[in-house]
Amino acid sequence: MRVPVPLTNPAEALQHLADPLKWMMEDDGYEDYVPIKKRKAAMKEKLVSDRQKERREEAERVMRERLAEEKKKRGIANSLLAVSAKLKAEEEANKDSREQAIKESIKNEEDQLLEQVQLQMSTPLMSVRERAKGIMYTERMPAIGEWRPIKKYRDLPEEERASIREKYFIEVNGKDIPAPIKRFEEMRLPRGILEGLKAKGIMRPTQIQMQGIPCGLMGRDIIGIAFTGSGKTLVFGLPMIMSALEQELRAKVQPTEGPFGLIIAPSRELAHQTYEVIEFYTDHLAEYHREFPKLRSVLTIGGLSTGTQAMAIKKGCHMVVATPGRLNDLLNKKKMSLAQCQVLVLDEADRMIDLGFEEEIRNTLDHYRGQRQTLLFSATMPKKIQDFAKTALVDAVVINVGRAGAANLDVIQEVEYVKQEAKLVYLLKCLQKTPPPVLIFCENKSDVDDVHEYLLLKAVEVVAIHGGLDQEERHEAIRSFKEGSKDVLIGTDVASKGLDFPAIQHVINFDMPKEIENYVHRIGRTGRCGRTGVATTFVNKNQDETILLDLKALLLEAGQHVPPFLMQLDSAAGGREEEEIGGVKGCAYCGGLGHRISDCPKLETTRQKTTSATKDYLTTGAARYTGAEGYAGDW
Ligand SMILES: Nc1ncnc2c1ncn2[C@@H]1O[C@H](COP(=O)(O)OP(=O)(O)OP(=O)(O)O)[C@@H](O)[C@H]1O
Repeated sequence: MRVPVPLTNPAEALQHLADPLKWMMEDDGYEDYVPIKKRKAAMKEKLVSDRQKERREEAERVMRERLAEEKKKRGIANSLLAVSAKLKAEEEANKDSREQAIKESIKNEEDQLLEQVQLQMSTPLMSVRERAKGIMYTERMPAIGEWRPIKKYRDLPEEERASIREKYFIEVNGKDIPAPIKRFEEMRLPRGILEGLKAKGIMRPTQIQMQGIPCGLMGRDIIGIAFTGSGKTLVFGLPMIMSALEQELRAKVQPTEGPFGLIIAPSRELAHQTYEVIEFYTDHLAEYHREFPKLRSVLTIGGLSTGTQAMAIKKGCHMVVATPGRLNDLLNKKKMSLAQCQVLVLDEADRMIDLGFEEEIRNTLDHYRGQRQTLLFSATMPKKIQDFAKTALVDAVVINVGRAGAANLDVIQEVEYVKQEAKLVYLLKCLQKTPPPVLIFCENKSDVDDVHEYLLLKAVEVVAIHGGLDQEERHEAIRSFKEGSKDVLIGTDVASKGLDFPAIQHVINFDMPKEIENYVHRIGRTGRCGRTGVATTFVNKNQDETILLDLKALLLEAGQHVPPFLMQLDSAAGGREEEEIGGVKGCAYCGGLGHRISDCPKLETTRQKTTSATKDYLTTGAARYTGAEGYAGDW
């Protein structure tokens, strides 16, 4: 748009002012000239708009400045935020790395401790011959009598097998594991066995039996970890009976032949109890199958005549149930041979190691002449047992129906603070809690005798059992308690391992055992096979804090009430025992959840025993030690 040029001629200017429009209209090259009014308006508008623009620009400038200021502040803030976030991230990263470093150092320390224990304890639990010749079996044993699951289970897809295991909380580890079988009738067992189960009121297999019995019948090596009272005896007992039956049907057992199956238990009472279970089912087999001869089992335990036991073996037998001491006595004197033995059961294997029977077990393994099926049951899985399983079992199936060392969840656990001098009186009150039968545990023989005497004075129907009594007295005490003529049995831990008193209502720990595993075994005498039971434990300041921390952790794990005096105990490992470090929660040695291996009372005790045993050997040449009350020699 051309801008009008200012007029220089007055006349023109007058004319122009007279008719600005005309002027604008004249084609004088000012086609885009704007008349004054409009111009004024435009100028005014422009002025206004300029002013507005200035103001706007001023405002914008101010805004920009403010924004810049803000941004700067924010920027600073951001940078502060950024910096603090960065610092925090760095702090976190440092903390994580510090935490990682601490965990790493704890793990290294614990691994060293475990290695020391391994070195100090002795060589791995393998037979001398196997160790010497480096014999390692790699092939699995064949199935017993070519047993195999019925088609329904053979064809069961893996995911269905897994869902059954998930439903019954059965954890397995291993290859080619047969499907768990939910009914005894589907396990292809002879009618006599099924009748025996019915006679015992056993209608459905427990979890460990659902998975363990098919594995056992398949000839597989098994590591079984299960709650106390979950029916482990049948898991190894039935496959062993079937193996002995197959042997008998293949070639009638002649004098001096056998055994074909060997069961080793840590105590005489447990061995006796297992022997009675085996006899019960072999009797039923013979009764319902006239075509089957009576399978013969022999009980070889201390306290009974060695000659009688040797005679029974000499007649030819199918199975032997033994304690380690007497077994080795017979083997070393060549009154028994394992040349034909194809099945080995180690019941409560961890207890046998604890009780110093390692040498006897290793010596027993030496007498095997070929590959065998090994079934190992343990309430806890210390490293030595894990190492043994790795070296002496072939392609084992691990069946776990409960954390190794965990308490049976069917037991209501009550812990009460009772002063030492008030225990006897309070015990009498405690006995009123439930009807009989009641089992009372004491840590040592003298307490058993004292409590026994006190309760007799109070006219309680009570019997006692401990290592200081002879075999006949112990057997009579167990018998009278089992048949119900006595309401209370008082015992040391010998009565805690595996002994099965089906109807126990109440277990009373007159004192807290020194090791949490013993506590688990003791309370496991009640609440067996699905029944519920009560366990009351007296504690006071005499107990080592570590064991009380283990007890607290066990109660928390089992969802039990934790009394205030236990709850307030601070963990020795600063809460580290609750963390999983190097795949281990709690103690890598004893399985206690309230401490780590560096504070393990059991490890300390074991070290002292090993040291003293070494000293004994150096002085007397007899490398033996007496473990907890009464476990010296053969049980
Ligand atoms: N499937 C079952 N159903 C019901 N009761 C059973 C079953 N299996 C075993 N029992 C009974 O449960 C009790 C405990 O069995 P057993 O002694 O074999 O358990 P356990 O796991 O060996 O116990 P512990 O850990 O104390 O040695 C016995 O009286 C036994 O007869």
